[in-house]
Amino acid sequence: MQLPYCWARELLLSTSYKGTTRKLKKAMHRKTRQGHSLSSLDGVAEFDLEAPADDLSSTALFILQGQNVSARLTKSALQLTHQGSCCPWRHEDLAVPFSEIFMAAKREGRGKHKAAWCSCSGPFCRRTKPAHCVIVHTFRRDKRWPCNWRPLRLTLYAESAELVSQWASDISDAVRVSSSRPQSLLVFVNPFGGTRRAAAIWQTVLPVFQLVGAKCEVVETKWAAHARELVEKLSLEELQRHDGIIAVGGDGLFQELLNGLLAVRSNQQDARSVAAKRLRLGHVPAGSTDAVAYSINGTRSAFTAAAHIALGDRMGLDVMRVDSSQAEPVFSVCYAAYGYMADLVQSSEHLRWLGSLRLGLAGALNLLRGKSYQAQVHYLPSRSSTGGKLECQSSCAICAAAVEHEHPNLPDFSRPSLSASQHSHASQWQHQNGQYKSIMVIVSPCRSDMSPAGLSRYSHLSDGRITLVLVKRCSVLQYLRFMATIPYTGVQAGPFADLIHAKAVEIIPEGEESLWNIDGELHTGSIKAQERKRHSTAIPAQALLPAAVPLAARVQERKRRSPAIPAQALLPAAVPLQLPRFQPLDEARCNPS
Ligand SMILES: Nc1ncnc2c1ncn2[C@@H]1O[C@H](COP(=O)(O)OP(=O)(O)OP(=O)(O)O)[C@@H](O)[C@H]1O
Repeated sequence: MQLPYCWARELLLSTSYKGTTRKLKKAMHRKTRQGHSLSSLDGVAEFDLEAPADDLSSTALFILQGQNVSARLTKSALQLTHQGSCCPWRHEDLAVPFSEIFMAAKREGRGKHKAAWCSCSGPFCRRTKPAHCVIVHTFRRDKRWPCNWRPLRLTLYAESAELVSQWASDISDAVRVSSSRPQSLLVFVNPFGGTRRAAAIWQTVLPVFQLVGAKCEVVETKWAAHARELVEKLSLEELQRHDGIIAVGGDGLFQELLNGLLAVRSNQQDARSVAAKRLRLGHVPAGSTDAVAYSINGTRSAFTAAAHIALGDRMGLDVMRVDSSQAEPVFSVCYAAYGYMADLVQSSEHLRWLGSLRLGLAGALNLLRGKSYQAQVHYLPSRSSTGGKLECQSSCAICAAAVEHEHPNLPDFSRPSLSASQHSHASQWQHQNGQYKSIMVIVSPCRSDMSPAGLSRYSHLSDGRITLVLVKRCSVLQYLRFMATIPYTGVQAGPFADLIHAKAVEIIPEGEESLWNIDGELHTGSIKAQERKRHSTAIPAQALLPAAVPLAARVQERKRRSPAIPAQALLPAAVPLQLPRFQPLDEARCNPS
């Protein structure tokens, strides 16, 4: 039976640490076939051994935080088990999956200097710190909020330099084999997003990418829409060279990158469209709301987002295409809102001098105005009944099932959304006409600090459905109650609020019109939106538009399954996305020392 070379190495290392190297070497020689022998402690690449298949790992003893631990490499994780301790309390054993390790490196001590070391804070409990160690860079999950990750460095001390060197190498090999990680990233930093800390935030997460050996090309945006322009102008060679594009900023920057990339992808005549399909998108939050990163990662932590990207996590996001008669199509992953939510943003622009108070004041003024708008609403209901009251979480079964049932005949993003009368399923469209205080077309949960449960609590990142929220004309008090519950429960159906799962929507304003607020940006015009499932990693999209003229909203949503770079994240597309395949990292990158 042929076994991975690490089996033999581990066995040898383990025994060498325990001082029985010679005996074990003899045993190993007996077990190797004729003509094969162990050349050195760290040299042999392959053995044919007669050993049981489940006996793939062996152990070595290290000192971790002053405590003896037995380390063991299994097929998928580094297991650390505490041995006898002088401490009255028990230390927790650890199993660190290889997919969660950024890098393992050795650090060899020089000379005979060994620092004294107090192992458990007791006055009489002191031991000498060994000179050599293996440093394992990984992360730990917050106990109260497991979505939130924090960097963790495990330092495993040992007396033997050979042991340390071998374990660093074995862990690095296992990490390299167990996951595919981005090697080259194009990073856009918006220095004006949020509290203008994007550049500083990027510096704090840069070490994460350095640990996994990803090369980062960083561009600071100079003006609004700069990022989109640059993405649209990327050459074929640049698109092929990078594995993903990262937004370090807010939702606006992410949406710019999404729209730029989809513009390239949707141009089938352009040779670059194929190269653009393999690119993934990621979002490191550094804006005011960061709903994209929050919805994908469950937290606004920049480290968590960067770690997801660096570790090669991937997920699919729905993208909505919004077409209007007066503007270019807009792709969005969050929401499009008409009526109250757009009026609020519009009137708050005049109150910018009030700072963060402006939204609250503008919201109150618009509430008291109590305006509602006449509109025709057409929608194609989603036939999928999955979901119910299940929130989208990691390894979401709803999203996984939706990806499996992908419909191949749905339109892609390269074609404009169809109106209700032109649609191939025209007979299935439903129609409503009335006075609406607010209309929202929501693609993803849209979680944020203001609404941790999500604007649409039971929307999913990748289920291929749009949630249409129709809030009919109601009293100020009723609307206030509706709005007040959103931070805790998200939008909820009620006597004057309908929640409809749809695949395509068309909204045509009549009479006096409001604007459309698409992902925080105001638009005017008519919109139509359609949904399309795709198989790729997560990238959501949405679109919308404002009005002033009859509005017809058309949202085209697609699911794709693409690798999560981002941690989030990634990217959407106008056509089926293909998963990018990352090459294994160079050994030199894993072992910079
Ligand atoms: N150098 C720049 N100067 C001015 N505006 C810029 C610059 N770079 C980008 N922008 C624009 O700033 C807008 C807002 O940026 P961003 O979304 O990053 O932050 P935010 O609006 O504070 O966060 P959020 O969208 O999460 O609320 C973007 O739409 C982008 O077009």
